[in-house]
Amino acid sequence: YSRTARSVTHSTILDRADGLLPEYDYIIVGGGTAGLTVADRLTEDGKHSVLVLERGVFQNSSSVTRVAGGFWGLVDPTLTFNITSVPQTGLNDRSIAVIGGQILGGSSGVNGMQVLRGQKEDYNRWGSYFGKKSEWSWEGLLPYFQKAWNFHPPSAELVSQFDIKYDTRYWGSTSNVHASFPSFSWPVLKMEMAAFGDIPGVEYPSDSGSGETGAYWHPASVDPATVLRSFARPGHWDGIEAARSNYHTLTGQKVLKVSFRGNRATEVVFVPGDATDLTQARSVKAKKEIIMAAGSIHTPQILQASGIGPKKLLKEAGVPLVVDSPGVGSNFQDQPFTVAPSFNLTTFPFHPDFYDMLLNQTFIAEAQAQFDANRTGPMSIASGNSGSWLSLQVVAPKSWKDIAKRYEAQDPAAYLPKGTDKAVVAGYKAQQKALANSMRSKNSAVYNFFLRGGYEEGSVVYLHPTSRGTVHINAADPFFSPPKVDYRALSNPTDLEVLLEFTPFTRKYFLETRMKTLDPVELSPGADVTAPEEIEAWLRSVMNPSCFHPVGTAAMMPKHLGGVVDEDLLVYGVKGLSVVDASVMPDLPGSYTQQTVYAVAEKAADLIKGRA
Ligand SMILES: Cc1cc2nc3c(=O)[nH]c(=O)nc-3n(C[C@H](O)[C@H](O)[C@H](O)COP(=O)(O)OP(=O)(O)OC[C@H]3O[C@@H](n4cnc5c(N)ncnc54)[C@H](O)[C@@H]3O)c2cc1C
Repeated sequence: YSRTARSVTHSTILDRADGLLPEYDYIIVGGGTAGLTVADRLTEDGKHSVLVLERGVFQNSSSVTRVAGGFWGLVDPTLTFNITSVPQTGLNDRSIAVIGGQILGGSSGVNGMQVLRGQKEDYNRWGSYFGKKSEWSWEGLLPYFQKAWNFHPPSAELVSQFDIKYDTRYWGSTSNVHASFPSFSWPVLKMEMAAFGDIPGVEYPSDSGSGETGAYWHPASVDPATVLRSFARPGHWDGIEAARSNYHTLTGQKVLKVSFRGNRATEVVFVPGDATDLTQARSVKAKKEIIMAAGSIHTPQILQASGIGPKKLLKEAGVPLVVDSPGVGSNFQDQPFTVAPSFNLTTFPFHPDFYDMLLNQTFIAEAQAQFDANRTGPMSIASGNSGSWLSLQVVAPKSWKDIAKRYEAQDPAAYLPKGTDKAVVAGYKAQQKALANSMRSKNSAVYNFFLRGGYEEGSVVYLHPTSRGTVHINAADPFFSPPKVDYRALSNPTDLEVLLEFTPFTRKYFLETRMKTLDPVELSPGADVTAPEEIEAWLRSVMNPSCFHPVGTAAMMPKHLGGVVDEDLLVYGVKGLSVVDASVMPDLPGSYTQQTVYAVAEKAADLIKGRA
């Protein structure tokens, strides 16, 4: 694993801020998934100097690199930030842990490694907010998906054992960020995958990256040469940054704000990560552009603290206004999780299974020995590689039309926070129309059941929530307090209408397909919970509004629709400032987010180079 080891000893991470140049062509705020991708691309021709400022530090412990199970990064608190959300009125006043990666590599270093892209319609919808000519579309992004990922097909053995379909035309083979399959998978998955096909309307697309709905196998962000996590740091930084004199990194530094000369962004102000006041504040200048890549929770915080945000909020916080940009921190979305019943398969002839890996010490020791010997076996599985991504038509065959109609007829302001700016309301109105169309489309997924391969299953994710939350600076302390994160979960009643369909549909999967031969018994909420009010009460008590996929807080939409950045990802109203991370997605893709973040970052790098 020389690539990683080499970088630990030879890098140009500056030890102290004293080593900084007085000025760089580009400063990237946040060395995460998007930030390191863009930094790599901007430094490759050697013509421009780039500084990455990252809040976290270089971490390469086994919690980061280990593949097995896919959750080691999430449970190691030294690798993440953990903010407590505003109590959620829709969820019995529960507060939610808002978690994201805080290391060099960002969330790509702690995520579940599931590699999925959305449906064609998702990316076409983004462009539709600008008009027919927009290059933000499925066709426009496909080359960047290909550039972003190096795809390694599953082994012939795995393909024949599980009937895996794949098509390399949707992928590339040059990136240093890898998408690969484990060498082994849990036997029950064959039946679980086939059972989706027993449901009317469920198809099996030719590849997980074909931009279609259905049931499919997908890769994980794992480097097949090492069977270690593949993420933005090994992919776009290890050994690369050290070899380029035009590429500097400063870790353990928290960016507080961007400063302006007139309306041009010129400087970034930062402090050591553990600072609690401004006494150690320093600044560094950017000649060409400052690129925000601090993620969907912190990019809006930094923009607002810099004077770019809703006028009223900034006034309250005593932040001098640079641009009244009401969309900064609004339009906040994530994908709710724990939204459908889970089942125990009481007749279970399949061995081994996912639970052996969690509970059976003999099995774990054997799997570890196999992995140590040749990097194969159960420990090459991350969070999972299969599941279904299904349309509302499939999930709610009787009510999808009415749900879409009622949603479309809503007053767009009705369920947004009181006093929401007109432009943001207009933007939501545009999304509402587009999302109502998605609800009617067979080619847009709303329901995702990801399989783990065990005798208990029920991991369901709601892909396109209609509720919108906010991320706002703490007016009493914009710089040093974490932002106030409010999911406003279930604030739009359409979400509840859609989610109420998830319970009967998930029951149908277990009780009316071939799965019924395994004598499934419902664990939660329980077979006796059938009345809509009971299911609703259960949802409010267990649902997590976050599956760690926050987007939308610096949306790429036209300015009159409350957008924060334009199609070139430049911040409206100022010069020399752009955003390239998950916060630019105007709405969620029908999938998890990492694959799309890398593709957006690859496109962003071309846009930035194009205007250099
Ligand atoms: C636990 C978890 C599991 C996930 N699982 C999956 C999955 O299985 N599949 C999938 O597709 N997606 C998954 N995701 C989502 C995916 O990883 C993210 O959408 C994506 O990585 C976000 O990229 P980003 O560049 O927007 O932000 P990040 O990668 O989070 O980068 C932001 C960076 O900015 C830094 N930063 C923040 N504030 C400051 C500041 N003030 N100054 C300097 N630096 C700062 C952060 O430390 C971080 O390194 C998961 C995410 C998490 C957290």
